[in-house]
Amino acid sequence: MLHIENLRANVGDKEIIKGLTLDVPAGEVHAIMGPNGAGKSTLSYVLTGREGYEVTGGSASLNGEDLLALEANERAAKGLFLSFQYPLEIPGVPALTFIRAALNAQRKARGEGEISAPEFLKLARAKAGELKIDFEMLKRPLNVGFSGGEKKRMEILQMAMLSPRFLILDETDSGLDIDALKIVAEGVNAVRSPERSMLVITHYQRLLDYIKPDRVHVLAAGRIVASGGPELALQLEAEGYDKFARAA
Ligand SMILES: Nc1ncnc2c1ncn2[C@@H]1O[C@H](COP(=O)(O)OP(=O)(O)OP(=O)(O)O)[C@@H](O)[C@H]1O
Repeated sequence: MLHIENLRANVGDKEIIKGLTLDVPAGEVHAIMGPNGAGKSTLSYVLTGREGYEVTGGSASLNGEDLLALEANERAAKGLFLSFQYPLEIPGVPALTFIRAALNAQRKARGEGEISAPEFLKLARAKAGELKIDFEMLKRPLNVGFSGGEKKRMEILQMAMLSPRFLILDETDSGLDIDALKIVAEGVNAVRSPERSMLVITHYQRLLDYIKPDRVHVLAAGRIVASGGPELALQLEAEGYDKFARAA
């Protein structure tokens, strides 16, 4: 599904991704762990096409299609979704309006018709209920005045509504209390399927107790320096990144 080969990318003049290779087959959940500043968020921005992130070498494809040749909105329409580490506030735009616009833009790009208002509201109510989000909150401007945990839950609501094929969760667990963590993990697990893959960026093994990964990778100094099964996350928790950072 996702194939990244020897990827290199700069932010400004600084090279942050330094020859990164990673494969995430269809249906699998891979976790990425690594020290602060290693390039984890940068990787997610490069894959999703954020402005200011310049690819200088290598390749990245989703289902055989060159991701790097597409605009950010085209990548989203192909089913790529990023749950932000720091969700943006959008004053003046109610969350419901934002999600409906995003959903319709994706449907249009795929040649599908717009979702009707009643159908959209029914879907939004159902998904908000599953994620224990008060429906009234969706009438407020997106993320404005939301608590850290509410913002993260709102990201997962958007994910559930957009039904992407490849999900990147960038530290979705940060800021969540233990109950919210379980609810969010259930929301993520509910969309696991053989056709859908995920990259879960996290600092904490605890999240991986709830969202069980098929593989765990260590990203240090812009490259994947170690890969293993879920036991690697336990080892990192016990030993830290020193060994891996030195190897990088
Ligand atoms: N706009 C920018 N200008 C300059 N440097 C940047 C910019 N964005 C990111 N960086 C640098 O790139 C490096 C990688 O940052 P990134 O956010 O990808 O790390 P991370 O692995 O996600 O870290 P964390 O675990 O702390 O979230 C850092 O040294 C950071 O300061």
